[in-house]
Amino acid sequence: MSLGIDIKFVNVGSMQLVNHGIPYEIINNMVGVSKRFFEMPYSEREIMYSRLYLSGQAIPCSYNQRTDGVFCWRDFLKLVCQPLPDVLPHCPSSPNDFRTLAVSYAKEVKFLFLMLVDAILESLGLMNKRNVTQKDDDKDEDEDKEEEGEILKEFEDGSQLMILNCYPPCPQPDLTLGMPPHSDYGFLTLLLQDEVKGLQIQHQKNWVTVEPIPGSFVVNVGDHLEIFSNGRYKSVLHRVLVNSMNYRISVASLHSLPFKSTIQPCPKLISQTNPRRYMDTNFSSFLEFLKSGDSTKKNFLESRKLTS
Ligand SMILES: O=C(O)CCC(=O)C(=O)O
Ligand SMILES: [Fe+2]
Repeated sequence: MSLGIDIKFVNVGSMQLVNHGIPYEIINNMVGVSKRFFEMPYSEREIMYSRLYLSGQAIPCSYNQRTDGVFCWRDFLKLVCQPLPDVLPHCPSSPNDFRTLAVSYAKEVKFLFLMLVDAILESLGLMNKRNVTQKDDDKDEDEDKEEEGEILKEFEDGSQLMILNCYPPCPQPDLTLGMPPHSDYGFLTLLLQDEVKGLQIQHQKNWVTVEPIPGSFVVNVGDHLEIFSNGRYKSVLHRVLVNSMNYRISVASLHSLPFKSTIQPCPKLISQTNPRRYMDTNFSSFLEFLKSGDSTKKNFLESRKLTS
């Protein structure tokens, strides 16, 4: 399928999108307002963090501070973006343009995500692209169409979590990390990074730096897509390095099915020759796993793998 988007492959599981159609201004504004948010004194931000917490919008951190060997050199803000009208009142109100800019960014990114889902479903043979003007009286095809519509609708109503990350300059960058190696909990992550390097992706056991391309999105396959595709897509292990000179800002938008959904290998991708490779999972099994304190690397995904 041609999306009219240019894709530069970083490795299997990760790519960079350019010419994606999201206006540069919206992207630039999102990076800018994130920077201004983290520049505010902690005492001011703390009030907004606790407001998010009290509204139930706070999502537990993926890394367990009690058991992590190395603390991350990172400040962050997590925002649940679905459904937007419900979560909007809890979104930070300062800087005073934060809500407007974050909301228009979140909507654009969601739309781009849905375009990518469409292409991914097609690549998996789950979207039957037909000539819609052709008279179609085949009952099976009608059922297929209905099923496809249902999958897409589920993604439209799906979860979106935005994580604003700020990595301050670190006097001894070799002693820490901005984020330890992990794969993302979700279907796809659309990541915006400013011009400062830091993101690395594991490829054939080597860490490869993802060179920032202004206005582009790094698209990372998450654990849910690996499960849904029964292993045809592989989630990508990535980490963040810090440096002694520059602040770095990134905005990760994590997308998946609704929080209450069960994630499972798509039944149409399972056969005798390609048996089911992952067990069902849902948000509460993920939270249980986080409590166990072993949440880095691809360990959550490993825990969902069927051995025989
Ligand atoms: O800051 C980055 O480049 C990556 C952030 C990330 O991996 C995440 O938020 O899950
Ligand atoms: Fe990540």
